Amino acid sequence: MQTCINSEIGKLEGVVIHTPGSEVENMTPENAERALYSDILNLSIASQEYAQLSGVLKKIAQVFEVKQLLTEVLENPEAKMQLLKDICTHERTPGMEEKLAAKSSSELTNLLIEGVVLERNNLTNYLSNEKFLMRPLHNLFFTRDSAMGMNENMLIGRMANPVRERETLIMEAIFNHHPAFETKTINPEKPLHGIPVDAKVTLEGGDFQVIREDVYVIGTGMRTSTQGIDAIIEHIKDQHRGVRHLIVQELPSTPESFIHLDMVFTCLNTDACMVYEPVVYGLNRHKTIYIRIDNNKVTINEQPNIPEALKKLGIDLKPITCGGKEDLWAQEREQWHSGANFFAFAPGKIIGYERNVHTLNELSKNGFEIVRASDVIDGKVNVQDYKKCVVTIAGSELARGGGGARCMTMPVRRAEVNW
Ligand SMILES: NC(=[NH2+])NCCC[C@H](N)C(=O)O
Repeated sequence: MQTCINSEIGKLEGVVIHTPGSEVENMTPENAERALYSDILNLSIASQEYAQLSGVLKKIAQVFEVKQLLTEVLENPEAKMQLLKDICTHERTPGMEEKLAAKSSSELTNLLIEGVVLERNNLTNYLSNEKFLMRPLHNLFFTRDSAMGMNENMLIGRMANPVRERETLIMEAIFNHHPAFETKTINPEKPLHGIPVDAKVTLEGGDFQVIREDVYVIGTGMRTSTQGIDAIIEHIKDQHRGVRHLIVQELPSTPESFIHLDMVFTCLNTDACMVYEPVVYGLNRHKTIYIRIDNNKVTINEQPNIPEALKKLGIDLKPITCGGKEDLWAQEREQWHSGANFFAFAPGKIIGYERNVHTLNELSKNGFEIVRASDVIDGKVNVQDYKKCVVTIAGSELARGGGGARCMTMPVRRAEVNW
């Protein structure tokens, strides 16, 4: 499959997901925060909820599981050794390379995802408070963040937190070596034309949206640094593809539910977007910046907000309010549980949490029919029969991990949109 992402809403053709496993339970309340969760999770409930998301996706597109992709990549001895070398260098676990190399592909996949337990074989390790030598990838099921489709390339993330670093190395190995994908990876961590990369470069997929082939909206804050966006500008200049537009939104650093742009702004249709109003329109709103890249020429100015900036580029999106218009508390409560985090699988067809009832009500007022995931999976309803719909999934446990439907999906191919 040639990867191709030229919008946030084009009909979904291919998507990469990860069904959560024991790695989501391998934490205690004390270290949940370090794992970037707002609470500890119960795997059996999270799995039932997740099955609703993956069940719906399997009805509509080709679904790739990270675990299977990685196991298959590890069958390639060169790719395996390179990946182990990269991981052990990044995680400073010399000596592990040989030990891990001796494992079978499927055993190794499990260790890389679920973690390698620290052996109590010397005094330091015996006295250590750590359970793991190589930590589990608690956040791997948020496949959105570690790599992102940018037109026909895959842009590799550069995570703000070391607990998520291994995810990007795995994604890079998959997109470079797995025969299922035809693509070119762009890694902002690697020097472009020999120019050393700023150590402050961070970039996560939750902050990155391709709105139209030539228009990107990017959040900057706790997860994506301005240096990360500057690195994207350099790569765009390098591609010499005519005029490209970037709209950058500064995000508040607290609470943690504002970590990514997609927690406050997502696209729903050719004429609608979901917004968490206090951040996108609020009075003490952070800055919205427009950057025009015309081959080598970069011009920058300030804009009132994302929808206004998009309008000037011919993309007119009506904002629909997360949590409904009336009650600020409902907005806050629903935003916290990923109420603005919708995943569009076609123009006007989206997936989100059923718990956020005020948000669903607002969508319904705007013509979106509410459809239950279980009915889609059982074949009682067909999403093709709707012009606009929101497919709802359960999300009591999943939301505690800190994300919603958009965070849990990494689209790799979408059909073009008829704007
Ligand atoms: N695209 C997103 N909003 N992803 C949410 C990721 C949540 C995850 N616990 C983290 O903090 O990294």
